[in-house]
Amino acid sequence: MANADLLLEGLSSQQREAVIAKAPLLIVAAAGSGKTRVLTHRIAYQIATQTTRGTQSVAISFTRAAAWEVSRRLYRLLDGPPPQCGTFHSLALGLVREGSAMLGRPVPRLIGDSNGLLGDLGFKLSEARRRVVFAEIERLRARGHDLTSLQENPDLVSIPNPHELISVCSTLERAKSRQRLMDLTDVLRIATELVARNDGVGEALRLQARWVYIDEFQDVNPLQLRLIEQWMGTDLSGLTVVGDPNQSIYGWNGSDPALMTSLATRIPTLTRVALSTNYRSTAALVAAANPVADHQLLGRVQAHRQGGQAPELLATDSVAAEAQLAARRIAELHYRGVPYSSMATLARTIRQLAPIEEALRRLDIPHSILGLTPLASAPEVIALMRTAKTERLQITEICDMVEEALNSTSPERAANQRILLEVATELRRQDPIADYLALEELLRGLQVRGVDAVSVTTFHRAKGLQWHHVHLVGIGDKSYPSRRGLPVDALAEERRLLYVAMTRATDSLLISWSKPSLAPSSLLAHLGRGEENAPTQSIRSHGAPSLATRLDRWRVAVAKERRLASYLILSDADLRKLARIRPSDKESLLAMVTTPLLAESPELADRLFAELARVG
Ligand SMILES: Nc1ncnc2c1ncn2[C@@H]1O[C@H](COP(=O)(O)OP(=O)(O)OP(=O)(O)O)[C@@H](O)[C@H]1O
Repeated sequence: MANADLLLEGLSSQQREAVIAKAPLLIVAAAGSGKTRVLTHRIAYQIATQTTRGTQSVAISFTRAAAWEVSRRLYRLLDGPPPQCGTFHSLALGLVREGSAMLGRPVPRLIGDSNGLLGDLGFKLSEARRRVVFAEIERLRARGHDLTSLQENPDLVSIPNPHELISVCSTLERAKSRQRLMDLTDVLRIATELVARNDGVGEALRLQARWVYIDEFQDVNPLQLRLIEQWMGTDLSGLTVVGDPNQSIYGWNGSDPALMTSLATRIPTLTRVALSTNYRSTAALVAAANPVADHQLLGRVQAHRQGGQAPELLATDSVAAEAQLAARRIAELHYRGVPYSSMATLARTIRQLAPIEEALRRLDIPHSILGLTPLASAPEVIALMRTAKTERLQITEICDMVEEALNSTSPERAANQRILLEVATELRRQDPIADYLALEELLRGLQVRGVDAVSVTTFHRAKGLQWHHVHLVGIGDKSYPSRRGLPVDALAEERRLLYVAMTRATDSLLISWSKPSLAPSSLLAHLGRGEENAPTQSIRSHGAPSLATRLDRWRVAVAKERRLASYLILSDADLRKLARIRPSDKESLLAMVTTPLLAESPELADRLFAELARVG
């Protein structure tokens, strides 16, 4: 058992107050204020002081990776098995399996979503309409509406032709029931019905959730909240929730930030504590992000760290030039000793990531796209995961399979398989009834461990993570938010998304855009227009190639020849210096450059000078 006083060490006074406060408790917390630290210390502190019991406590996170992190930290803090930790879906699936076993009922087969069924049901919908209808059905279900409530009140549907949607919904429900299938939303609904039962089954399940801790509460939807209320037996006195209203970014998934504001009305005895200090970012970055946030609930966020540089704003000529800028900036920082893994390039949409990836590949910069870890993309791991998927394996079977594979593999392939086994074994410990889907999700969400790679991902996927140097692309006046005339709610969500993205940086933040945008997004009007950072020649990508572009082509060609990263042939700093100063002889060139390989190789210096003379 952990020593309770030790669990309060290293916490700020605000954080300590949140750890020891009486439940039910709402912690309204700023970005970078140490939510995970507070939540895990609170759970451990309450168990250590015997205010709660671990066997009747449940911690809920939004992603498997976050749940994994909470469980890992609790294991350390408690020096023993932690309480149940999981996502809404993994915990609900556990309830469905347990409740069904107690009732002697078969568990319906789980499908990711019902979208795939639509095609077989004879609906002649265009692909675009089908997507819109399906997204709206899911939003309505997450808001707690079912087929009956839609039939009674078609006005709930917010897209044209509600009767078509109701008919699709009704056919889907019939198809799922006929084929004994459940999708992820059904899992939440069935779990809620089970825990609300007025019999021994309901009672046994409710015993598990006397104390419940929910992270990222701003993203909870009404369906999820209903499950928790019923699981706690409608006695919410043991509830702790932590969230940041400025980071609510899942409106499309039915989440409702108003649930956070209205919690005090639902629970009159609610205690409220604020964590308003950001420990992550420098003061300059906190000052830049503050005006993007809404301060109604939390007030202005304070910075714990002093000083720092304001975000750098850069205009570029094209999407390709912006991607080159991203790659060059990373190469330059790495050249100065910054590990790749402490840098990230973030964009609003997945589509915007492709040119970034291309530019990074050209400079041989190791990167991880969308959090797909090098582990998850290793062929030997892909092969094992494919078998797990085809055979729909449970976590115990996956562990056995990986162990078996390890016995008959080469040393090079063994390294990744060993990490896979480590991850799968930990998942089995945390969630013995997890399956291949859970492992797949976990592999996707894990921050790259022990591998030096730049993260390239979307704003949504960057939530909860941090890097020393962050570059946000596509933040121009004509590109962010992407559509004009968005409804007020959607615009507010885009603002919060930008806030999430900006607050991922600990030390430096670069924000760029490309034509037709000529200035940064209007959401950043407080940061100035960025003319002082007008693009250098090397990041202009149209018109006659500049000297910098030609030198870049030269170094890429030489790098290919020598199978080296191009910045090792000629660093960005040297490239810009040469393009600006254009040395007239080889001696001046050598006196000017600092790229080690160039300084040490007369042959390379000769070739570079010849190239300069040819194009200059
Ligand atoms: N009391 C503290 N003293 C020093 N550093 C702290 C303290 N609390 C948290 N930190 C550090 O601040 C950083 C942000 O913490 P954390 O990631 O838990 O924040 P968060 O509230 O979850 O942020 P977000 O919601 O923006 O993802 C981490 O590097 C963490 O180690």
